[in-house]
Amino acid sequence: MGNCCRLRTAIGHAGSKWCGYPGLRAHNHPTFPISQRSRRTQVIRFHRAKFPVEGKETNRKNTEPRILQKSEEEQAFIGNEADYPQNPINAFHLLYRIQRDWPKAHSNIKCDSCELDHSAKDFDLSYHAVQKQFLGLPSTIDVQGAADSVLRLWNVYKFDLKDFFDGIISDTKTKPLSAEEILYIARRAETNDDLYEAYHWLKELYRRYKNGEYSKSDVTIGTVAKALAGVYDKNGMPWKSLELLEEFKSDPKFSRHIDYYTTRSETKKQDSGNPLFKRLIRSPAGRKHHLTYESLCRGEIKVLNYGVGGMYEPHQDPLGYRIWEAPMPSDQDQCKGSGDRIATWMFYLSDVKIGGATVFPLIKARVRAEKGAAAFWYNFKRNGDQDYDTQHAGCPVLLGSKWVSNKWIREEGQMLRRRCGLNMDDIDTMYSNDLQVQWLS
Ligand SMILES: O=C(O)CCC(=O)C(=O)O
Ligand SMILES: [Fe+2]
Repeated sequence: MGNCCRLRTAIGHAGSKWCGYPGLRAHNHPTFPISQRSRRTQVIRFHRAKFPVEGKETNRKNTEPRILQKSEEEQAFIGNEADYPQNPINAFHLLYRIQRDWPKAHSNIKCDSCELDHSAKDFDLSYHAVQKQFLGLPSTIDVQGAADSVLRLWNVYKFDLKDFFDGIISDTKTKPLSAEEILYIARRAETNDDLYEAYHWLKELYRRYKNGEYSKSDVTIGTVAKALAGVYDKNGMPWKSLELLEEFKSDPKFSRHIDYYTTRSETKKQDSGNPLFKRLIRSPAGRKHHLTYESLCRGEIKVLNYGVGGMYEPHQDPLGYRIWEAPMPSDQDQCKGSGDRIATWMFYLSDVKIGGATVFPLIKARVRAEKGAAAFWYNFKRNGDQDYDTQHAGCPVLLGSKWVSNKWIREEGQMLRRRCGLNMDDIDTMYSNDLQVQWLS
């Protein structure tokens, strides 16, 4: 590592003062900002090997347009090849793209029965040359190294973050960082416990999303909001995390999926004398209150369709991994690390002629499947233990078709919303619309 990087480690944020920006230009920087192994790869003309964008249709029939498009865009910024990877943003683009997209593009052009056209051959040759000369393509470690370097440079030289995102360093301009790349780098900062950096990067990224930028990105605003909220939490600012969540949630663009829930009409309570009523009540009021319970993790929503005979065996919704445990590979990507399913929303999207109710055998209750209705319950007691009484099942559909949607609310970010109870076994009521609950004796 060059002097600046050592300085930064030793003196933290004062690094910019010692190394001096903008006097020191990016292309004069004494350190090539990626790991040794990747540094060697810069001499190979990775960036020149075009993906096969022209030629016989058969050669690229499976090639993802997104990959091709990226490559073409990038060509426009390459300019002088030798200088290209000396810009830290380019070095990052290059490694990120090669490590993630090349293997995918390569497997796409390979097809036993088809002939490779000129550009496909060029790409194939480069691919093999790189593999041979450097014993494989750059690895994730290289991409992480490039991300760390970008962060380090940004931190030491205090570039304007907006410019940096736009590919501007001093008086050089290159291809802007994509939302996906920014998120990757910010997450890297978080992993390295550089929460200051992670916070600034995510905050600016989120601001841009709200301005309508990156609308074509594969990364959703929800993913960015969640990442930012996570960093607030880690920085000891859970209230900021909740504030962000509120703001995000109140925007109608992002809460579409719960809209249909409010269409159901309300009727007055019945059966309040029933002791089991304490456990599962028909309360439209519950709706409003618990909608505010939306999780930071917006990914885990599921839609199910049951045909005749379709059913769901008795089960508990929790997955068995808690917020303090390492994420499980089986967890869905967007919700990874968000903890267990603290609560469940069940939305009924269709009427079922006969059958298809959701039953709760341990509390002896049944919720009828009726379009526009919903049920809500907590899967954990207030003391944090699983509430096994929430066991439930989807009855077989006898006549008709049943559509339901589940929205599971995860543990993350709920600490101020669901507090401990005063008694060891405190539980919460379950809610459903008035008409649908039936009591079983
Ligand atoms: O379809 C139902 O009624 C129950 C579905 C369910 O419990 C689930 O998807 O977890
Ligand atoms: Fe379930």
